[in-house]
Amino acid sequence: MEQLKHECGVAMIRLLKPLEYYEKKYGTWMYGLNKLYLLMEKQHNRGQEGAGLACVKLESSPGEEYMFRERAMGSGAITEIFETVQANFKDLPPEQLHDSEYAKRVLPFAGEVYMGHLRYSTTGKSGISYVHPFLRRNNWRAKNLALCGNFNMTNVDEIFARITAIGQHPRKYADTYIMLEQVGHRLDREVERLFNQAEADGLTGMEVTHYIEEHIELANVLRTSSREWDGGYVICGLTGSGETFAIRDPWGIRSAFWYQDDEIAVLASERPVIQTALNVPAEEIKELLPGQALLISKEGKLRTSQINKAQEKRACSFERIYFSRGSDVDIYKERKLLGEKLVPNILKAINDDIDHTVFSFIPNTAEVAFYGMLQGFDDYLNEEKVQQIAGLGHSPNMEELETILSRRIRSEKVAIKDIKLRTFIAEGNSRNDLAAHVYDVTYGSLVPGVDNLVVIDDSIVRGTTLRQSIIGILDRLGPKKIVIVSSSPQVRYPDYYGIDMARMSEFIAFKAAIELLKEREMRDIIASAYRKSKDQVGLPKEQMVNYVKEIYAPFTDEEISAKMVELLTPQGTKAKVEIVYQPLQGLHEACPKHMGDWYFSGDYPTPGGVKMLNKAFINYIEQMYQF
Ligand SMILES: O=P(O)(O)OC[C@H]1O[C@H](OP(=O)(O)OP(=O)(O)O)[C@H](O)[C@@H]1O
Ligand SMILES: NC(=O)CC[C@H](N)C(=O)O
Repeated sequence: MEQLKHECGVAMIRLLKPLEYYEKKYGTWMYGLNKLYLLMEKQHNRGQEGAGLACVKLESSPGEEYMFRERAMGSGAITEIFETVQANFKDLPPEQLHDSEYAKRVLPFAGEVYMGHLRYSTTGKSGISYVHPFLRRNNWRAKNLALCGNFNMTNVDEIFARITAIGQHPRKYADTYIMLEQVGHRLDREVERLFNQAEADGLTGMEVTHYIEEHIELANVLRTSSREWDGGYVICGLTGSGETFAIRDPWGIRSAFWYQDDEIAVLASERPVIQTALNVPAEEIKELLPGQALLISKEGKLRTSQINKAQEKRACSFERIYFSRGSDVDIYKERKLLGEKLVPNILKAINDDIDHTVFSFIPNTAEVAFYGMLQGFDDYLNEEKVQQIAGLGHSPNMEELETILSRRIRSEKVAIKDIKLRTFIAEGNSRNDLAAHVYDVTYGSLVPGVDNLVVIDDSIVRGTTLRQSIIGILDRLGPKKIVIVSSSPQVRYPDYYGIDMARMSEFIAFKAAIELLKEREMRDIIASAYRKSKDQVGLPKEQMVNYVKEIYAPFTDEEISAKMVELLTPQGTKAKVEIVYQPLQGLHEACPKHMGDWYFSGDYPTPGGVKMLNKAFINYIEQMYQF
């Protein structure tokens, strides 16, 4: 089975004062390194497959190393890379350890510019050599490049073809590597442009180097490199001469935030991470805007530059539903609202029987939506109490009041997650196993045969969590009915901007729609969608249409949900099961600034997305579907 993975996290730091300043003020010149650790650890949710960091030391002398990198694999990678870096310092006597002059001259990773990355591979390959940052070395300091990114391009093949067409010969076919070579090539050209200028001006020797490093214009490099990128991205880089950049896609699909004061400039994928690591309020943190780059020069001058024209903003809503930490002030509110909006549909599913219903959630991400859902039910129940009192027709006596006011929303911790890791990332079979054993239940949390059980989750993608584990273990508690609530709408289409899923057959919603078409003798719809998809292969991607929508068109959301229940309920389950989904409208109302919803709606923000979907659907039909 194709593995389903997602996201990455980035963190950048530029110290704006000499190391000595931090030693004096904070008692350590390792201030930047320590902050990087915090920024990375707090974004652990974004990448548990590998982690890496790079550091540039400004003003080194020829013959001395100035660009450092460390990488490691696995969920313990952050600790491992920082331990390896610290191993360089652990045997130093205290006076040397606190000598910022010495550190700057001699010690590795004692620099002013830092970049960190947390990885889940998407289209990139697996293995240590594919953990970011990637490094491109050169004997000219300004041509050295360390690159990392939270990204997925839909047209890596085109970029590869383009760079080979101009005569380059990349050693590896992996997305980040191809990006490295492409940006690296443009950086080479920028340096060469300045070299020619310097020579024309009569400069010689190190004067040429200084001229290049003082005049390098990374906006040129990014403009010429990113022109053809079709995808969701925040790509970050450092050059050997200490230039720093981060560039965001024109649709604002992937996220990045930055902050600057007179000591430090910082960029990270998530806002609250900067808030906590630097103790600054949300209002002081800026969003990197769509199509924009943050550029920090060798001298530490920071500016933003509009590299590509901003397109209609389609920021990824999954970022709000699941990926990001729920501690962001806006994300917290949005997740709560997602939960609250589901109240009317849940009431229908439990026949308005609040008194015999226990409410809970599937840990961990869904917890915030659960609080919103509870709040919604509290409001609902209060309204009912008011109506009940009013309906008495007289002032209630104590007994009546007590009876009415004693009614409560019954929330319990029913499902427990035994390990902290996100199962979403684990590959194919190991994920099935993980999902089967990672959850447990609290026995005695409801009255068997009498109570309904409502559990909210943030998303149902393949349905593995429900099928392999949740429905079966919840059924052991003996509920009359299990209502699974999804705070996000039905996931119907693959994502090509960070959650990489190449095969349609992964989605439980897609499987359900195909089953329904078969059952109802509507196979001609599948054949026709296939034919139309096949016919448009070879058209420019801008002209392609999403014909997979035709697979879902004949059915209501409820019909697809009902079929999913059939597919996901293990044999022998005693309780009646129902799935309640967030309507697309509800998502838009809860997250109005994050209208990127292609995985639910099929409306891809870039032409490359439709092209990839077309290919995935054709592959599904040709490799899996039996007419
Ligand atoms: O339908 P599926 O394909 O099984 O995927 C959806 C599940 O995966 C995620 O859980 P995960 O364990 O990754 O993370 P969490 O603890 O943050 O909720 C998500 O919260 C859902 O529970
Ligand atoms: N999740 C990501 O952003 C991954 C980045 C890149 N596509 C890789 O696979 O390495």
